[in-house]
Amino acid sequence: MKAIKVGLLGIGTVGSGTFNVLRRNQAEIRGRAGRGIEITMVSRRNVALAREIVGDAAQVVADPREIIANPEIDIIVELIGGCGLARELVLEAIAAGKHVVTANKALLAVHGTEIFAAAREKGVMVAFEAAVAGGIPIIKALREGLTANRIEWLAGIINGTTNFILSEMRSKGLDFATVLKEAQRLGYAESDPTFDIEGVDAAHKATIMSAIAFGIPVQFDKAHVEGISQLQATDIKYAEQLGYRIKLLGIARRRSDVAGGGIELRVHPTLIPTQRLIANVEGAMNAVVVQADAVGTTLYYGKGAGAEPTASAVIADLVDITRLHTADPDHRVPHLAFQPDAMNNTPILPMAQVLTSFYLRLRVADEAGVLSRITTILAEHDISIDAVLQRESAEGERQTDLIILTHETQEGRMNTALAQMQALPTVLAPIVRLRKEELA
Ligand SMILES: NC(=O)C1=CN([C@@H]2O[C@H](COP(=O)(O)OP(=O)(O)OC[C@H]3O[C@@H](n4cnc5c(N)ncnc54)[C@H](O)[C@@H]3O)[C@@H](O)[C@H]2O)C=CC1
Ligand SMILES: N[C@@H](CC=O)C(=O)O
Ligand code: NA
Repeated sequence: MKAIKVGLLGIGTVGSGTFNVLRRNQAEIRGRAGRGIEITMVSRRNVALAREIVGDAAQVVADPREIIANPEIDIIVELIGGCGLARELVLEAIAAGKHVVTANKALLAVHGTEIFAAAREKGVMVAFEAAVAGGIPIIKALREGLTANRIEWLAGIINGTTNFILSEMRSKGLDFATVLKEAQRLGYAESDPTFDIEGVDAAHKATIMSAIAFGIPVQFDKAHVEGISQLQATDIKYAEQLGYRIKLLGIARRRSDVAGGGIELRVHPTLIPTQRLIANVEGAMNAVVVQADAVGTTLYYGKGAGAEPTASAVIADLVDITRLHTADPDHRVPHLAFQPDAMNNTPILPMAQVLTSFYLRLRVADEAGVLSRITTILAEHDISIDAVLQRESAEGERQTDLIILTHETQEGRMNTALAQMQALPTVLAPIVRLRKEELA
């Protein structure tokens, strides 16, 4: 059978990885897909650079629309990134009746509803395994492997760049800027690395997973997004002393205790008990824990960024499409796991309604009665304390750090208590508040 023909829009880190792996493993891939998969056209603004990668194995063009317009091309792989041009090209490819593979989580988290609807209308597939946790087949797992389950929650280290930064800072004492440069050199970071550092990339991925896990539309605009730029080395150190490690987590959780139900969707630095497997995921590695009713807890671990790990996911999608493209569209796995008429509108909850436990660090005057005034405020708001660590002040020092771990409470309640604690004259600096999850 004739090889299926693929056009690559954008050939940078992931594009060149895809080209190389597809060529290196072509015999095995053909054996699995039932026919060859060939990248026959590639587009990059800098044509000479693209030609350096593909040689004369594929036609290189500057304009990606030339590829979409070519009737010979069966599948478009979008690896340009961003939400502007990429959205236009993906919609044009769909309109031209082509299947699409994309690694672009920003695009799907923001414009997924529009793109999936257009694809359904045209009867084409949009596959996006590479968009979440790179090479880890988490989309496959959530959409197919766990299809029997009611998923309760998932939590993941889903940004390689920030996990790399946190790991290198903790284990080697390197500074933030140096490690970020290295992450960029290794091809982990987004073209705008603030997306990584400020938690936006992780929120894109958490948004996509929440939609698949709970059958809700992608709603990036409702996600709570907090990154690691404000995280201080002092808190990483205190967390360690208390038996916790700080990771940037993407969390999506079903809540049945609120009227009508709700979904928590949030990304923030999180204290995790050091003994959890996920607390020990280091470097650019990603991991996602999924809690589901029938199977219990499952953990997915692997490389979440980089050329070939991400290429592995792109090519898996190409094989899926090659196997399925002649099937009746109704027999394909729905984009978001649920059939369109079985999706629901369970609301994403505001942060004030989120249930979590907290780590608080207060810079306080080292004098009698300070601790009791703080614990009284927490008690008045029904917030129970799990542990307290008071650093001994050095000789002559008149202030000290007070670290408090709380049990689970509503974030809104903690906000009120924090405002009262902050107003105490004995609290000398802005209180540091981090969230803590047991993940058990
Ligand atoms: N780098 C990684 O580890 C991962 C990246 N991704 C996603 O994959 C996508 C691609 O990422 P990278 O390969 O890292 O980016 P990159 O910046 O290395 O590659 C993008 C390529 O697109 C080309 N391009 C930009 N505008 C173009 C245009 N108008 N016409 C033709 N070519 C154009 C650029 O020249 C570049 O070669 C992004 O959506 C990213 O979020 C997803 C998972 C992992
Ligand atoms: N910038 C991303 C790349 C993969 O999605 C990351 O660091 O994880
Ligand atoms: Na993946």
